[in-house]
Amino acid sequence: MSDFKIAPSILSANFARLGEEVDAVLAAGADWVHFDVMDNHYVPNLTIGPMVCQALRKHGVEAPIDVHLMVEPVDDMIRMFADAGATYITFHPEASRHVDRSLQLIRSLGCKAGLVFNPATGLDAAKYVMDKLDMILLMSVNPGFGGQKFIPATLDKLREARALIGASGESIRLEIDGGVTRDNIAEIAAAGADTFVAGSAIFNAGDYGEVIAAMRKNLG
Ligand SMILES: O=C(CO)[C@H](O)[C@H](O)COP(=O)(O)O
Repeated sequence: MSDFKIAPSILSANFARLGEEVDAVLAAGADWVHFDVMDNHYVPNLTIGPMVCQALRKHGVEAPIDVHLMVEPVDDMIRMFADAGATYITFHPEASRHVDRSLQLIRSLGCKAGLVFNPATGLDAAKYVMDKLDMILLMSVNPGFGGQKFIPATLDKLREARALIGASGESIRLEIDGGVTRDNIAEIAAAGADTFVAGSAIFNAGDYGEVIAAMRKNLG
């Protein structure tokens, strides 16, 4: 049985009303909150940090918070986000000098660990740490901005990642991030994804519930 998760990226939310936006999207049927952390160093944009994650927890958000670190280096941010209430913490392998150690750090702090792969980056860094992964996140756009178009070559990469997960025997979620819409979500799921980040497709719509319901319907 499929266990699909929809994780709206708050990068596209109205930051002036972030607590209300997160409440609204969860009430509209979202499963997780996807939290994009950008440092203007690893990526050419600057967003939000652990204080905002902690503020969402204090606001009463109980849903999983899926923290995607687009920062370099990663270990200090891992500690801060674990303290701030993150559920998943994912990072890009090229942003950590010791990937295995950073993954262990995440789990030792009680969070679930994941690696993120940019569109042009191969999956090699995952191969020998499959037992330390709870999630593999494939970027289907170049990281840094919302509202970009899905890169079609990611479909083959999803199939490759799904085969890698299957061969490992581990229970690892396969998440996709970038350009996900109600129109392409079924094709993305057919290629192997089970967790879907969508920012602009949800937050730019007037009715969050209608978009999320359409995504679920198209997932079948
Ligand atoms: O990580 C990201 C960008 O680095 C965003 O999560 C992603 O691009 C989602 O936005 P959209 O659904 O609008 O493409």
